Amino acid sequence: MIRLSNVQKTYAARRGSEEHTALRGIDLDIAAGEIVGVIGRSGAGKSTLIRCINLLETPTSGSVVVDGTDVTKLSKRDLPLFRRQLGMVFQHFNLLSSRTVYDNIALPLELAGASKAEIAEAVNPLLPLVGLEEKRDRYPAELSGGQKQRVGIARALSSSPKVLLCDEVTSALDPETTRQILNLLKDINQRLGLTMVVITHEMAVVKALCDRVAVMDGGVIVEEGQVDGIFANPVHETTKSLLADEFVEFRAGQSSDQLNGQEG
Ligand SMILES: Nc1ncnc2c1ncn2[C@@H]1O[C@H](COP(=O)(O)OP(=O)(O)OP(=O)(O)O)[C@@H](O)[C@H]1O
Repeated sequence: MIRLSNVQKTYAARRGSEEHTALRGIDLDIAAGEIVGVIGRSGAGKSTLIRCINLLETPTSGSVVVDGTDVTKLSKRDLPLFRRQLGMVFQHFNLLSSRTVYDNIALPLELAGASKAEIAEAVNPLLPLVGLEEKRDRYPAELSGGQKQRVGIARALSSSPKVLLCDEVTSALDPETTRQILNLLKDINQRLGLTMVVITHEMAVVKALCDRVAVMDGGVIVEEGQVDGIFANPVHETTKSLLADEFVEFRAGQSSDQLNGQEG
């Protein structure tokens, strides 16, 4: 479904900053229906990678093929239609505060010129899918973080994309809400057969959601494979250290559980 071949991205020098190469020859194949995690520390190039898939950034060289089309060769005129095949979910939800849940979900369709009837046909089934039927006419300020992210997911699904790009979608959520949102994404993947690219800095997210993972460091993929295999036998130092973070968090969670147990 998605094939990145030798993708390089160099940001041009600006006043006060030198040119910076954020991606250094990325090769990555993502099959239809697969959930692939891209994990790395801050500055590894994860966001740049996702922005080269939806062409918010143009790769300096290399090719990005989505569903058989080399998207780096698309004309400006064809870009909006291409982008509609890719749903994007963000860390900070990016909802419009003056619009209800329904109208936020409808926004991409409205912008694409869909009629009211077409919008209703697309948005109404999404409300139960993300568990927001009761909140249809509420505004973002009246929602919890998890509910806001459900709106973000439904909005990304409204134009029936083939691919969902998720950028740190649980980083602003507490652990229980994170679990619920990851379960929702897994459920959507299974029901709709959507291909998903999941950017994260947390191995726990990869473990809960992804089939395969690519570990990035310094603009390259340093290790890649099935999630179970990578967890059982990490080879690269970056992978080992990201897994070690998870272990520390797990231990911290355990000791706070123990503390809670003592208090109870
Ligand atoms: N528009 C830009 N102009 C210049 N350099 C940039 C630009 N965007 C990103 N970079 C640089 O490219 C590198 C990769 O950035 P990117 O945002 O892709 O990393 P990331 O892994 O997503 O990090 P984070 O988790 O902090 O978002 C960083 O060194 C960053 O400073």
